[in-house]
Amino acid sequence: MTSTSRADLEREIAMEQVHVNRVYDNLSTATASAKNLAQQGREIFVSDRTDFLREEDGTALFERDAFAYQAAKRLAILDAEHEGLVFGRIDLTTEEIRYIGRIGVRDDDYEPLVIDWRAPAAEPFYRATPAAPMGVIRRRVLRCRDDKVVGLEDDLLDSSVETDLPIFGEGALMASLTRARGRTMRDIVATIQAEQDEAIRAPYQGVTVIAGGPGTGKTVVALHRAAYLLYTNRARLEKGGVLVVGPSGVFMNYIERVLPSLGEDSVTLKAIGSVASDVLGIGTERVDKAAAATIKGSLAMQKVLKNLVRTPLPGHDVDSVRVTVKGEVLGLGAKELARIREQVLSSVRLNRGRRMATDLVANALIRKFPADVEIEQHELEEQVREHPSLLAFLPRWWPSLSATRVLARLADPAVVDRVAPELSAEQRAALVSSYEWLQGVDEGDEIVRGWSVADIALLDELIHILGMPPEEKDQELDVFLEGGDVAEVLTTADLLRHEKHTDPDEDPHATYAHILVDEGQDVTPMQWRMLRRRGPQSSWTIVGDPAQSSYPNQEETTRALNEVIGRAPHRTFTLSTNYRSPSEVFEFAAKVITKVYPGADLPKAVRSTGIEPRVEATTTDGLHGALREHLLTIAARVNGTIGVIVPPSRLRDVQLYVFQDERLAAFEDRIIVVTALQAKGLEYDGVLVVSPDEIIEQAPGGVRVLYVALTRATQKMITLDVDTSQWRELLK
Ligand SMILES: Nc1ncnc2c1ncn2[C@@H]1O[C@H](COP(=O)(O)OP(=O)(O)OP(=O)(O)O)[C@@H](O)[C@H]1O
Repeated sequence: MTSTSRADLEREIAMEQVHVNRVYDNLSTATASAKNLAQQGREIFVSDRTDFLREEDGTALFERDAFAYQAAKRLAILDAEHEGLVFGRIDLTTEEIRYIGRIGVRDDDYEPLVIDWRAPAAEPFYRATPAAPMGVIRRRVLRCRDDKVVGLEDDLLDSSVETDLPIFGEGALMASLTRARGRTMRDIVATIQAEQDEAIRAPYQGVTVIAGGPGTGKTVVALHRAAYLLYTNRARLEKGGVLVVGPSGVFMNYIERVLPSLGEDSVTLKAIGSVASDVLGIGTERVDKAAAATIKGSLAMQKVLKNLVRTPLPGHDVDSVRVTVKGEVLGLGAKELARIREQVLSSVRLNRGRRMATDLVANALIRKFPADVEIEQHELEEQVREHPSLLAFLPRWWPSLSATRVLARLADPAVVDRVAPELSAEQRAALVSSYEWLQGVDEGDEIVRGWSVADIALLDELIHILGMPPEEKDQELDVFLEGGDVAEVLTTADLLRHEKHTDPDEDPHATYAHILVDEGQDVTPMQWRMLRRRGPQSSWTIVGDPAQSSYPNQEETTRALNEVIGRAPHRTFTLSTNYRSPSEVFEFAAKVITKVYPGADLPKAVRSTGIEPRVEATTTDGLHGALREHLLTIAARVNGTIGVIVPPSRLRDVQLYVFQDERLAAFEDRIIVVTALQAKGLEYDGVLVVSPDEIIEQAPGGVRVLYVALTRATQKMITLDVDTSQWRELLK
């Protein structure tokens, strides 16, 4: 029976409060006694094994309380702002009642008071539908603030069963979707939908791809999947580690509360520009201009970097060595040295090759000693190997190289012409100009600042090509020989020293048991190679929507991704409902994308507001006035956040204006000014998209990136042309 009476609802809430109180009471007693008993349990095993308590009793006690202790520990990290420990209840045809919560809690008799949402017994809460009720009559979502029940929403799932269970509310999903958004993403644990639940609970092994259009919950589902995997594979994943990678620092801040709100804090979150901080010690957010970003992301860079490593540094391009033993001059020329270099590099990495190169050069010189001049073999060897000319030659000819010093050479057009003959002249020019900032940087200094996000994958590739630095001993030799000028010699070593290695020839990167990549459509082929080094044995969750890609060469990206997937079992889930944007906003955006990408996944919007997006125009001169007018309009209509999405070239100007305008000051803390690339994965209640034409022109993904901007609004959107309106052709 559907009930609307306020008094009935209050009564029902009070009844649920009784159960919620019981859960919290139980948990606090369990926490105290668990800590206590867990400690005692340990003492029994350590100090008093022959005591009256039999060992198996001790084990049982210890395990039980370790469980309670774990639960309490995880509860302690639950975010107090979040919506309570208990959030759901199902009433089954068997008259069983199950409460569902962020973690499981049991009473003194070990009976469950709340079931962890990830446990199999909680599945019907998410999967049951009126068509397939799975034995559930009524699903109830409890809305709590801390430990207080403040509301509830019911769904009747099986109307064929005679029941007097009351039904309240209009459904939890709609209630949750129409609430204003804050600055960070919330968990959806109370309202996960059936198709999302399937992706969350997919098996651990291999590769799980979560696809679907904008706003279908791919990100939030993937994060719940991470929490689910930690629950079902805790031992393996806590030891091996879980890495979550997203497009930017802003995005990582946006999602960072979701896992702790689910009771998980053992996951490493990294923006793609910081993935290689384990070996480089640096991370960055700076993005290159479109042309340079495209080249730097491409697999063509693999060859460019290999060539770069093989091309001697200026000052190190010595092409002969000469030693004198017993008056005989022994020498090697450019050709012989080049042959030795190739031989060494075909079997070891450059930074590990000095010893082998030394042996080969010494042996080649020894072979040159005339057979008819008498000398003891060991004396000849010693004289050659320890000859000051050879000792001075070696570090010059075979210096240890740091990745950053090697990459910095791409600022020189002559070097780029030499190492990248396969790129077009325009591509080479774009590459060189992206390193203009290196002019004026002191050659001897380690270059830590200034790199772009795309450079990070190149630096990581270089560390892979160059290998581990030589042993400490070799370096001391270098110091001695080079008169103490060791900045270059020590840099790679410095960067790598923090890492724990067992085998010096292995890659030094940190590795993880599971890697979750969000906005996977933007990961360039070179970045996939960087990620794969962090998970040679890992399982993967890859989230993405090709229609929103900012990397233009889809075919190459697919190839690189297939290398990650390899022969591992893989499964794809395509989510089909847009929970973010009202249908009016999404249909507008869909028109634009289908013109250039007819294959785009177009989800169905779950709600409509009746408010159509507005299409406005201004000129550069009138921009400030227009910004004020439209932002005031949006602020008057929506309660939550307001995103101003701009082309990169206008970012600073718009930021400065918006935060200085007196009339906008009242809304300052609700307004966020970002580029379309920075807006990836984020959402705002109201959105003002500034200069769509320039957004298309300045982003590597063109219209796809404009599509990202047009799909961020949860309520209201205005587009604002500046000077030109060509993109409107796409709306026809
Ligand atoms: N089952 C759900 N219950 C409540 N809210 C949901 C649900 N599923 C998704 N949402 C909400 O919909 C919005 C969009 O989700 P999310 O950002 O994960 O989508 P996405 O598919 O990653 O989008 P994009 O491709 O644009 O980055 C978020 O506010 C999310 O909380």
